[in-house]
Amino acid sequence: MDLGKGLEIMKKNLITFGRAAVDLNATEYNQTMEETMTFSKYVGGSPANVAIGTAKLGLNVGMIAKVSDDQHGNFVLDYMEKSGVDTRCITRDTEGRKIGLTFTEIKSPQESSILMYRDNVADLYLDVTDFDDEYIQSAETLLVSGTSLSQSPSREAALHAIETAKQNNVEVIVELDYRPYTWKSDVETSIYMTTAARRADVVIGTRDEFDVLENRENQSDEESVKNLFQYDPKLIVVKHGVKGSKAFTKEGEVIEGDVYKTKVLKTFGAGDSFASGFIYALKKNKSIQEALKYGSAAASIVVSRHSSSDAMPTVEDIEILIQKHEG
Ligand SMILES: Nc1ncnc2c1ncn2[C@@H]1O[C@H](COP(=O)(O)OP(=O)(O)O)[C@@H](O)[C@H]1O
Ligand SMILES: O=C(O)C[C@@H](O)[C@H](O)C(=O)COP(=O)(O)O
Repeated sequence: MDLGKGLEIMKKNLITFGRAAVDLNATEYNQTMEETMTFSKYVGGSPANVAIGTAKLGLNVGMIAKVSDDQHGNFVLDYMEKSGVDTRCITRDTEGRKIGLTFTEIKSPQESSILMYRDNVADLYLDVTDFDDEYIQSAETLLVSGTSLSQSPSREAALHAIETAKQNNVEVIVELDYRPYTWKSDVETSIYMTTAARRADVVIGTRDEFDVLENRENQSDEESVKNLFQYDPKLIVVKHGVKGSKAFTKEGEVIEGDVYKTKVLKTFGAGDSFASGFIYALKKNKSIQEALKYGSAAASIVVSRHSSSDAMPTVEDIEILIQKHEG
């Protein structure tokens, strides 16, 4: 990709890599998808949500993605630009492929689910030629979403982005972000998730996602991290939903993250907001314990609101919540 002569590449705190898409969130609660007639539109896609979340917290953020060349692509680009995300490496699909759509149903505060429409989506056609290695070299941290590994050519582009980052001392975060749609088999998923996670400096995922990575059920956190710590990761975060989270360091530290209870509207969006708060705090040189608090507070705020992107909190929102609990 030609970034343009004379176009200054600013140092980014974070570049996220993967899908930018559209969420259609039910505006009728305690109903099934079949019964739901109205939805609100938001930008979605886990790495897009993290880009928006961290930009809202004040980090200098860019994204590498591919969107449809239509009104939905315009909507996503426009919203991300307004959120302060650098979109110069978000390209348009020239073959008429569409953006991913995620419909969500909100059945109860404990039970929400998502229904993804992702056949032949533009984001999985992100290609190595769509971005410049220099863009990655200019960042402190690259966050790659596991879903971008699910199909070629996005798979090769993601692996190339990781290797480019590694060769240039750019920190790599792999967010496992497992979405069964588009993966063909458990073995395939495990192979590519493992390949990426072994090269990462930081791995973030839910307990279930680590089981998917290992293609084994009922692994303990300790077993999962022991396997990955034989490779590049220095920090691994295992998320346990309402039970909180655990961070493990290569040196053997285990730090537990609590949950800030709230009036939950829906459960999705927790992971992306958690990642945003956690990454922001690490970038501000806070301790891992503090970073878990920032992640947890951000997630608590987002699960009490309607979207996963527009609902992302400010630093002030997060710090007020933490202080309220500590006070
Ligand atoms: N119902 C909830 N109330 C408050 N915080 C929550 C809730 N669910 C999750 N969280 C916070 O968000 C983090 C990530 O949530 P989790 O559900 O594990 O991730 P994901 O959304 O990726 O599946 C948890 O570790 C916790 O701190
Ligand atoms: O990632 C997607 O494509 C869908 C998201 O935008 C959606 O809001 C969601 O599922 C959030 O995921 P979570 O933060 O892992 O709960």
